[in-house]
Formats: sequence, structure tokens, C-alpha cells
Amino acid sequence: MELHAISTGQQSIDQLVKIASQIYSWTTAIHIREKKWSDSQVINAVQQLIHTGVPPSKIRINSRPQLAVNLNIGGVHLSEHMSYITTDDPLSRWKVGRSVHSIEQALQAQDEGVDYLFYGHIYATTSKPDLSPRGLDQLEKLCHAVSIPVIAIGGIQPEHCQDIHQAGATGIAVMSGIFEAEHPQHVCQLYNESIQQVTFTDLQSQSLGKK
Ligand SMILES: Cc1nc(C(=O)O)sc1CCOP(=O)(O)O
Repeated sequence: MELHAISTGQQSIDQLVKIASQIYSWTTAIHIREKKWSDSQVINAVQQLIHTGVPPSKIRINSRPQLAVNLNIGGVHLSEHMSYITTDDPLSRWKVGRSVHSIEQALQAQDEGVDYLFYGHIYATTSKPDLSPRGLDQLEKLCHAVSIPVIAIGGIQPEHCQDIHQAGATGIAVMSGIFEAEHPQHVCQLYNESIQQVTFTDLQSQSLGKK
């Protein structure tokens, strides 16, 4: 299972870089989701992240496709109404994700060539205080409807990994649970332990199935 960590818009560049440098080896990708920052602030953050050792392939920028292309990082994450963007380099590590909130949107994103989807919010979260969560049943339906990876987002705690995996998702995305945690690295380790447990349980049931 993948673990995507998403910045919350509550940190300074220095704080974001400090947290990212502690957690990057525990994550699949770090998303810079900073709606209020200027492009030059985002560029500054990306440069600092790379300087502190975060592999460019793990860095994703939210909602600024051209900037992500220009910076030659791992990809871009698009909000639901943003157009798909690709690069000319077929060997590029470039990944395009899009947030979707319905099966219709998910199928359209898949048709456009989007590499993966974020679907949420699955559980109640202070990050989306006024909306009801979509829950595991909706997640499962959406996962069955598409063939590209689905990453579950919204209120996800380490103990949810098994249920999310069972619903068919390929990974989880976590915002406040990591970037606003007192000990982000420790929290990422807990998510990783839970993900490892999912893998272990899978292997166990596969080998039992073979007997
Ligand atoms: C950024 C975002 N997108 C969502 C969606 O449903 O598309 S839910 C969400 C917030 C997730 O925050 P947390 O991990 O703090 O619950």
C-alpha cells in the first residue's frame, strides 16, 4: 500500500521542509498543497526539499501542473475539475493524480490517462468539517469501477489500513494526521507498521489458500 503525505497549508516553508525531511523515507510521495503560497514560494520549498535529500520523484505539487513540469519533480495532483497534463518524455517518472468524488469523475479521469485517483473523504475529518464522509462502501464501489489505483483520503488513521485495503484501494493519503502531528515521523512509522500488517495478512491468506 502507498502512503501519501499532504501538507495542510498551516506550516511555513521551513516547517514543511523540516517535517518532510523527517518523513520522506516512510512515504510514497509528499504533496505540497499550499493554496496560499506564490509560485516562487512553492519553488523555494521544492528546492529546499531536494537540498535536504527528498528524492524529486517523491515530490508532488498540488494544482500547479506547469510548475510541476518545469521543476521536473514526481508529478502533479489535480483537483477534480483540472485538466490532465502530460510530459513529452515517455520515460519520465511523471505521475498525474486527480481528486474525484464520484464514479463518473473517476471513469472520466481514467479515460483521460490520469495515473491514480484520490477518493474521499472516507472518514469524518476536521479537514472537511461540513461534509459527511463517503465511507468504505462507496470506496469499494469506486475501486471496482476503475482499473487505475485509488488512494483513499480523509480522516485516515493507521488502524484503518486493513479496511481500506479490503475495499480495494491501493493506498492512503493523510494530511493533518501527519503534518499536524506532534511527532510526524513516529506517526508515519505507525502507518507503515499498519501497512506492513496488511501485506503480512495478505501473504498469510494467500499461502493458506494454496494449501
Ligand atoms: C485534501 C482532502 N481531499 C479530500 C477529498 O475528499 O478529496 S479529503 C481531504 C482532507 C484530508 O485530510 P485529513 O487527512 O486531515 O483528514
